[in-house]
Amino acid sequence: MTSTAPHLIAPSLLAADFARLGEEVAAIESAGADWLHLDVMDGHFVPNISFGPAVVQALRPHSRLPFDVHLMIEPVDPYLEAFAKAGADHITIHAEAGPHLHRSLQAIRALGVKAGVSLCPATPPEALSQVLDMVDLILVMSVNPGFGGQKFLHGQVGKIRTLREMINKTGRQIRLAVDGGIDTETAPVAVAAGADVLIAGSAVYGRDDYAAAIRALRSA
Ligand SMILES: O=C(CO)[C@H](O)[C@H](O)COP(=O)(O)O
Ligand SMILES: [Fe+2]
Repeated sequence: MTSTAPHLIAPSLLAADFARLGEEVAAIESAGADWLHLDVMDGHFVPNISFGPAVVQALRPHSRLPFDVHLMIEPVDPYLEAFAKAGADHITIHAEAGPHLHRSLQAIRALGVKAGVSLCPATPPEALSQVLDMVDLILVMSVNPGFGGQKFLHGQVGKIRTLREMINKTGRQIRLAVDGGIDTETAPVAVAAGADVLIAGSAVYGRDDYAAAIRALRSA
């Protein structure tokens, strides 16, 4: 079962040149990206540290693209307002990042931004069965979160398929994103399983020609 929505390409800033972030954000919009994916890592929920709301806020004037903020942090609740105020359009939190997923999703919606939830590779799709009415976006991690440039875990494809079926049963417009190891070989696998947002760091920002890299992913 595939999605009827057009597929979106969301380059991940994690693979950009951190010394030139403003230019990198503007360049990806000109290159035809649909969303900008921003990976926030805390050195606690994941074994890496990236950037926080001040960087998101500083980048906001450089692009009109929707800012898709992927929070790999624990706890999340104390920081939701800061990311919303910084200019996040979507805030995605991890189902594994605390016992009160429902409350955190309520808090994101109350801030007026789209609510996303992400699953690490070891978490089953059923973890979301009680919150499907509260989410605008589901993000399947096809690598263990924390680093760019890892290999796509093919064992996650069945989960993408199951989540597509769960989403279609709701009749709601919920985007299904796949994040980690997406390139021209794995993008068609993810889309065939039902994904409609492809998040890619190395396969876009790691290339010299961003527009060509985005086109290649779209047509793959
Ligand atoms: O959330 C992430 C890692 O935790 C990144 O979005 C993801 O890894 C993108 O990088 P790449 O396309 O190079 O795998
Ligand atoms: Fe991400």
